[in-house]
Amino acid sequence: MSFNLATILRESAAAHPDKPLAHAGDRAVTYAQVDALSGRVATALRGLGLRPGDKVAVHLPNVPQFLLAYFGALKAGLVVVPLNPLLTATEIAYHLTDSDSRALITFELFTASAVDGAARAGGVATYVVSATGAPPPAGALPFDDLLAAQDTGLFHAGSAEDTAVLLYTSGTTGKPKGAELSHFQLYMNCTLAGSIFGARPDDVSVAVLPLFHVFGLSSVLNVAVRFGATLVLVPRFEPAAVLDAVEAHRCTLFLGVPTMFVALLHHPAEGRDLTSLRAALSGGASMPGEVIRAFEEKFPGVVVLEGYGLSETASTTTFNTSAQDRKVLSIGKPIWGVDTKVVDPDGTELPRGAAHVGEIVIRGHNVMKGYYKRPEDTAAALRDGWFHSGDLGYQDEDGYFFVVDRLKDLIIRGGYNVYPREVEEVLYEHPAVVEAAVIGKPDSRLGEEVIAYVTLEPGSTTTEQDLVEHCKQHLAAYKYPRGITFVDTLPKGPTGKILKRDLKP
Ligand SMILES: Nc1ncnc2c1ncn2[C@@H]1O[C@H](COP(=O)(O)OP(=O)(O)OP(=O)(O)O)[C@@H](O)[C@H]1O
Repeated sequence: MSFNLATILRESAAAHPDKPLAHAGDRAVTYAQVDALSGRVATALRGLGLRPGDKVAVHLPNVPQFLLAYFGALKAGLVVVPLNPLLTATEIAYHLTDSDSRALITFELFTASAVDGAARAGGVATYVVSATGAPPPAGALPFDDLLAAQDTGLFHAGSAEDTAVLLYTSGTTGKPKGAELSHFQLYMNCTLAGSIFGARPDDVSVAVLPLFHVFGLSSVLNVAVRFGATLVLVPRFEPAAVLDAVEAHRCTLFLGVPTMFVALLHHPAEGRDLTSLRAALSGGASMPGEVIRAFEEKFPGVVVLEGYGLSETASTTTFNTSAQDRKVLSIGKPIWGVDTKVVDPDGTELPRGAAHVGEIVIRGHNVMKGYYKRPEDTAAALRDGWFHSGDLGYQDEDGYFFVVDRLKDLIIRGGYNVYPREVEEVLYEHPAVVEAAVIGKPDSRLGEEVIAYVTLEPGSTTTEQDLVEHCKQHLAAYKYPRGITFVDTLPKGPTGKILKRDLKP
């Protein structure tokens, strides 16, 4: 079957040409404009000598040019390599070289590291999106050069199985690897994810999750374009910026990671009209039950639904489909066409029930083709057709899946397994706790000891002993934290997920 993911843009642009696809500050771009301008980018990229299958790195924050670069490259049959804006020059050089990228589209604020990284990678045509109108430095060209080409209607429909996007894992374990996702996989995922939560053309979605990451790219951008909805681009997460966006554009959907929900929960919202919001979708990390309860209380009319997925699974894998069907603390059930099961280290499926914790493995149309140029890593991750997620979980008697923790975050204290998430849940239930992260600290006697890092409500007088006592009341003796450090903030990655590796003592 021949197909191109950019079909989602073409069809929505035909149906709603004059509708805003994206608001950015006080500017808006319509579907017709994004369609036409991305057509120019497609022509210009081909004009550089790039051919279908060649790679183009897109190193941009959530700005309209991201959409032009993304759909332009797709229309030309090129593979998009989204890059984290925070990468250093060395990391950019690594990603460009590893992915064989031949062009790089970057942003004025990151130009120094991007141009340096591209020079080290060698032979990478570099284009800079200007925020201030300043000309790009030597060795780079203005992004506007790509917009100077004609829109010739270029629309390369190769095989639906061709790679559309090469998504780099953040490299918590080993070097970052590029997960190859096809046009078909990304199309299926946005179609199914959007259908499940009832995405509509009149939806207005807050796009604050970074678009270079699978959650932002697939579940925010692709879903919105697939369903002809509107995005409000927010380049950097600040609770006030999100609430401003909701008020100004009557947003109906918010997608975020749990730390964003926590920040919104603790930000004053009195006097604001946020009644347009109908659903808030959480993913990327475990959502504490207490946060869901408090969020829905603070924002009446909003239902919080949690889903689960990875870069390697084109985003959505399981989902809680509605307020009626959801189970708080669960990641829901697999989406249509996706199988999920829990296995022991030998790969044997475990029975249902909370006592049977094992690794969550996934099979279906959403699972990546493999890691680019890494057959050994691909073989290790994809065994007998099942993708090994590295997440520990179980399936309950009703078929709902639960993530208990990441395999690599599991704490083994004196031979007993302690799942940090369980301890964090208890900490979140304490009224003074804003955020909590539990990790294992090397211990000569027990192997590992359980410790926690916590941020408290401003002005709170809660002591370490208070929190330890609270945990003791709700957790078995081997689980409660033996040390709690109060910090002002917890380290977070570009998506807002707490980075436990940066807390390791
Ligand atoms: N609803 C959820 N509950 C718990 N964990 C989740 C949920 N959704 C996603 N995750 C976690 O996020 C991971 C996938 O995220 P992503 O693909 O961004 O990689 P990452 O773990 O952040 O970085 P790395 O590249 O180092 O693996 C999952 O493996 C899981 O641990």
